[in-house]
Amino acid sequence: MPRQCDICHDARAIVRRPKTAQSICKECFFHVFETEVHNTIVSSRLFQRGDRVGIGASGGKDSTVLAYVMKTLNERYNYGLDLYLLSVDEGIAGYRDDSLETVKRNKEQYELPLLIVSYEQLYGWSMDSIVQAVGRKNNCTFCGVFRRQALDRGALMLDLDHIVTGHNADDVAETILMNIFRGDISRLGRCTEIATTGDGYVVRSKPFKYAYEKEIVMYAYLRRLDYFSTECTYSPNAYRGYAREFLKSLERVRPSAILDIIHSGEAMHVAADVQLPTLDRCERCGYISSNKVCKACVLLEGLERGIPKLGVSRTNAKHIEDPTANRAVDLVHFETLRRDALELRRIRMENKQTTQPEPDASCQRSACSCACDNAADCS
Ligand SMILES: Nc1ncnc2c1ncn2[C@@H]1O[C@H](COP(=O)(O)OP(=O)(O)OP(=O)(O)O)[C@@H](O)[C@H]1O
Repeated sequence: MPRQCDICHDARAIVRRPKTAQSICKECFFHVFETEVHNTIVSSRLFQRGDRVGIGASGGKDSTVLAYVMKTLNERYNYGLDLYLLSVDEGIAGYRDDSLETVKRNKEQYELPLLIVSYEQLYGWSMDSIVQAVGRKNNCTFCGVFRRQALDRGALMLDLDHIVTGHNADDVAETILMNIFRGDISRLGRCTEIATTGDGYVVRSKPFKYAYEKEIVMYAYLRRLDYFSTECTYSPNAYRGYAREFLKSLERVRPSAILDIIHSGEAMHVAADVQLPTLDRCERCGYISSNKVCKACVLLEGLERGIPKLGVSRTNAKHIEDPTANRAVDLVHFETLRRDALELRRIRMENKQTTQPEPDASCQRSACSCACDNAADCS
C-alpha cells in the first residue's frame, strides 16, 4: 500500500526529505520548502519594505528556484519588494549563452525585469578570450573575481538595495570546510553570514542558506521549472571539488552533516586580538579591497601586459605597476556608478511623487494602494 504523507496524512507521499527524513506529498513539500525560506528571510530580517532586490540569475537550478520562490513569497506575504533579475554574461560560448536564453524565458514567465551585464562590456575580456590567454588551469580565479564585481556593478546600474543569490546549504557547508582546511579565518567569518555588505553599497544575501541542494533540485523538478542544467565547459574549481566530495561522503552517513557544519561554522569566533585585513577602496576602480589595488584590477593588468599569472597567487599581486597608471581598459569607477545610481533614485522619487494618486479620505481598508500607501488590492 502506498505510504501516506507524514504531514497531512491524506495524500500519497512522494518525497523523502533529506533534512528531516519525513516522507511527504508534493503539496506539503512545496509548503514546507517555501515556509522554511520565508522563516529564514523573516528571522534574519533580510529585507525592508520598498527594497529593490536583484536576483542573481544564472539560469541554473538554484537561481531559477530562487527567482520563483522570491516572487511567490513576495506576493504571498506582501513583502513589498521590487524584484529584478540580474545576470552576468561571462562570455562562455555553448554554456552561458544557452543558460541566458533560459533566464530570458524566466523573465517572461515570472514577469520580472532583466539586466544582463557582460565581462566583455565591463572588462574588455570574455571568459573565452581569458582562457585562450591563461589556459584552463586558473581560469576559475578570473571568473569568480570578475563575477562578484560584475554583480555589484550591475546592482548599481539598477540602483538595487540588495542582491540575493542561490547559494544553498551545501555551498555554504563546502565553503566553511574549504576555509577551515586553508586556515582562512577572515573568510571563514564572512562565509557563515547570511548577509554581507559586498561592495559597501549593496547588501548581498543567501535566502537558501539552510536549503539543501537535493531539495532545491526536487522543487525545480516537481514545479516543472524551466532551468538550464549543463555544467560549465571550463575546468571546475578543483579545491571546491575536494570539499564537495568530502561533504557528500559525510552526508551519506549522516544527512544532517550539512546543517551541522553550518551551525558549527556560525558558532566559531575569531579571537578579539587576531588582526584581520582591513577593507578599503581600490585606488583604480573604487571597488572594496583589502589591498591598494583590487584583485580584479590586478588580474586585468596581468591580462593586458601579457603576464596572466599576475594576481593569481597572492605574492604575484605585489608586482603590479603604478596603481594609478592608465590601462587599455579602464573600469568605470565605482563612485561614478554610485553617483549615477543616486541620481536615478532621485528621479524615480520625483516621478513617484508627481504620479501619486490623491489620498482617498473614504478608504477604510487596512491593505490599501491609494495614497495612504498601505499595500495592494484597495478597490
Ligand atoms: N552568471 C551569473 N549571473 C548572475 N548570477 C550568477 C551567475 N553565476 C552565479 N550566479 C549567482 O551565484 C549563485 C551561485 O552560483 P554557482 O556558480 O555556485 O552556481 P550554482 O550552484 O550552479 O547555481 P545555479 O544553479 O543558480 O547556477 C547562483 O545561484 C546565482 O544566484
